[in-house]
Amino acid sequence: MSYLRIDHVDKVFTSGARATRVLEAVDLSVEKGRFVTIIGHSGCGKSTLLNIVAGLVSASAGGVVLENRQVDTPGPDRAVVFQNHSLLPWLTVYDNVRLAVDKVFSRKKSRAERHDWTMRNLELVQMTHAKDKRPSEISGGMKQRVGIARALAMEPKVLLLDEPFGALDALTRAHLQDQVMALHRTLGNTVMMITHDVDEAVLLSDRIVMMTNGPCATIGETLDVALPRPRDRVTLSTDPHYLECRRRVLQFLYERHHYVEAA
Ligand SMILES: Nc1ncnc2c1ncn2[C@@H]1O[C@H](COP(=O)(O)OP(=O)(O)OP(=O)(O)O)[C@@H](O)[C@H]1O
Repeated sequence: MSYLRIDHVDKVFTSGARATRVLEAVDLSVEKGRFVTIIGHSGCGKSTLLNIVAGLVSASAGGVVLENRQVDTPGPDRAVVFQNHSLLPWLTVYDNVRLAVDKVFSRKKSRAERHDWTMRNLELVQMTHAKDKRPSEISGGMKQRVGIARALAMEPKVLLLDEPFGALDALTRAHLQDQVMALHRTLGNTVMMITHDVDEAVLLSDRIVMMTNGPCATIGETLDVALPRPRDRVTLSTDPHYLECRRRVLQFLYERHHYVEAA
């Protein structure tokens, strides 16, 4: 039985008399605790799909079911981390996370428990040292870590990551990928992540979902990545299964569904 199910989702955007069908008949089942990445060329509809799961955009047809319940509005059971860190600039790192904790747990946890829980989540991403800083005083990688802490602090059933490392330099990106893998190992969250990066997809995923080009984009192929965890990027760089997964995704993206610039 699937934990998260995207059920025959269509999305049509209309602007005046013009309608564009961005997504068509997207079906996907994700089991609990799995790490799924969605990869596809720019503009194919990945963010639209993630936003439909988040409840931020409504599907034109079909729907999303999480633990047997249809979800069509945003909720703390689906926390989103965006590429451009969406921290509130006037609040400290601590208060950015605490705000989410207060929102979700105001009735369930005491003040002291909410404080402890905020600190616990900052510890998970190794950000307690900067808890009193404001977003403008920390690096891009640190902002993303706080964004991840804020999302995790809501104890979401599904963590939705929309290119969370897209704006970071390669080394920071690698470091954060390792941290996200470690968190996933410790917490066992169900994760749906968008990426453009083939290596990132293979390294992090249990399953890679490859989308065809739009308009009318859909899932062209899925690939299960059966590499044991924990995964080490250096060891994997010569692993035959890793290389085969990488080749399959590259082939899909660059031979079968190569990018066509929109007119
Ligand atoms: N609110 C909207 N109104 C009209 N068209 C939209 C809207 N949001 C997205 N689109 C269009 O839908 C298509 C898919 O956009 P989306 O952002 O989901 O793609 P993407 O695969 O996430 O792209 P990228 O990888 O570049 O972020 C694009 O053609 C985009 O212009």
